Amino acid sequence: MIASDREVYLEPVFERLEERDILSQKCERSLLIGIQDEGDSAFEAENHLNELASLAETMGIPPVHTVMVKLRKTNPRTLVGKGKMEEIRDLVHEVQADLVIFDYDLSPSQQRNLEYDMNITVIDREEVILDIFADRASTREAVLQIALARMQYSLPRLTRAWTHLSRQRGGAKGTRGKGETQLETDHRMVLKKIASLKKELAQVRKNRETQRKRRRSLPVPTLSVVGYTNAGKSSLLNMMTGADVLAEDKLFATLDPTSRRVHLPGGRQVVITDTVGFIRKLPHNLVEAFKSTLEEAVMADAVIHVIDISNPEWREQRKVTEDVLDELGAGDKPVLLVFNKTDKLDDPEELHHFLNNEKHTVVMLSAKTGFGKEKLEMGIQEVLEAELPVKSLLIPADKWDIVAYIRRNSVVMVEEYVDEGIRMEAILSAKDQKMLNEYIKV
Ligand SMILES: Nc1nc2c(ncn2[C@@H]2O[C@H](COP(=O)(O)OP(=O)(O)OP(=O)(O)O)[C@@H](O)[C@H]2O)c(=O)[nH]1
Ligand SMILES: [Mg+2]
Repeated sequence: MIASDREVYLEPVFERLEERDILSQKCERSLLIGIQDEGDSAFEAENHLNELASLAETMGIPPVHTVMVKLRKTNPRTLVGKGKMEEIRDLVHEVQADLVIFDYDLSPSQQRNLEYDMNITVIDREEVILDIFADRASTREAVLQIALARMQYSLPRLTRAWTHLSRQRGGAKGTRGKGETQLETDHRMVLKKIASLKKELAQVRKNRETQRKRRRSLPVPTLSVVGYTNAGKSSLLNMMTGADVLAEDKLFATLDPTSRRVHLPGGRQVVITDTVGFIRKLPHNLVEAFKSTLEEAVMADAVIHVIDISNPEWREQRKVTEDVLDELGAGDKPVLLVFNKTDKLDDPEELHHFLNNEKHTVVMLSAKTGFGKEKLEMGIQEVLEAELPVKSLLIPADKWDIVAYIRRNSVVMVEEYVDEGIRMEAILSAKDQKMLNEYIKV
């Protein structure tokens, strides 16, 4: 089913826009162009370039060389100045690169001009991320979402594919007419596909919504694990459950939310959902596309925000995550902050002085070694306790309907017969707390 979904939804894009499918071009050696914008420090620019290198690795086209360009003035035609462009062109030959990747959102015409001037395929960060997502999508919804994002990305770039083609076929002149009609046909085809993908997505989402409602009706608190890509979200879930969620030193290892039931030592049960990682400047098309997947994070009772504290950019990464959560309307959920990968720090003690100003509960963790696991479980209890407290109820013996209602709609921790009736300890939703107020003892 999945394999055929991939064929149906992703392959046609590749087939028609063969030139745009980097993976099928069998590129093997990328040359990375870092861009230091006016506002960026050299340190930041360097870290961003490192991130692009991880993205290129993840895509399977490792960098053979990197160049940092200080951008004082953008050249509208090719982004970088002519001299710089020529320098890069020479470098391509020198290091025998077969792909150039810019750490910048290139406009379709800049991309086209750069390719033309340097005679090599040029892509930008957004296309790298789209390719990684396309390669990893496994559920029908993810496949559809990415197909849609790719189509939207490709639409203004169709000309590029065909200029390319005509050049390969021995110059633009002879094939121009053909290219143009083909371009129009393609344009129409892509627009039609976009419309039909949107329709199918709406249907898939409706089904998922129904499933989620069913899940929501289970009276178990839910938490979602969010954070920057590669922070260790899946590792955290694996550590807590012994489950086998794919955790890899690759970006966007997880694309589809996976939920697991977890038993906490205090007797509580929770459902924890692993989600897709965030990244700075996540392509807008993809944010849109993944909104519904990310809504898992919004629907949860609380959020576990995992931060890779060993990454020099962790503060920026944390902010990116918080901003996306805000955008999704989940900014005011109760949060448990997890500072992960503490095993990679020389001196974990030095972190403690940050914690004083922290408004959220913070847990130090190493999902790798298991350090901090108990603290994490306690932290989850604490957050839930504040959000969904265990209430003690006393129900008169003749109110069986109330007892039955509580059993059905909440997690019952204790149920015992006492002289006055039935004593229960249960986790109640805010609505039920109000409704059952007269029976609540504490
Ligand atoms: N040293 C160390 N490595 C860790 C720790 N937690 C996770 N990792 C490694 O970091 C990498 C990423 O871990 P994942 O759990 O896949 O990260 P993720 O946040 O789920 O990433 P995406 O799904 O790609 O967004 C893997 O290579 C893990 O083995 C940790 O506490 N210490
Ligand atoms: Mg993951």
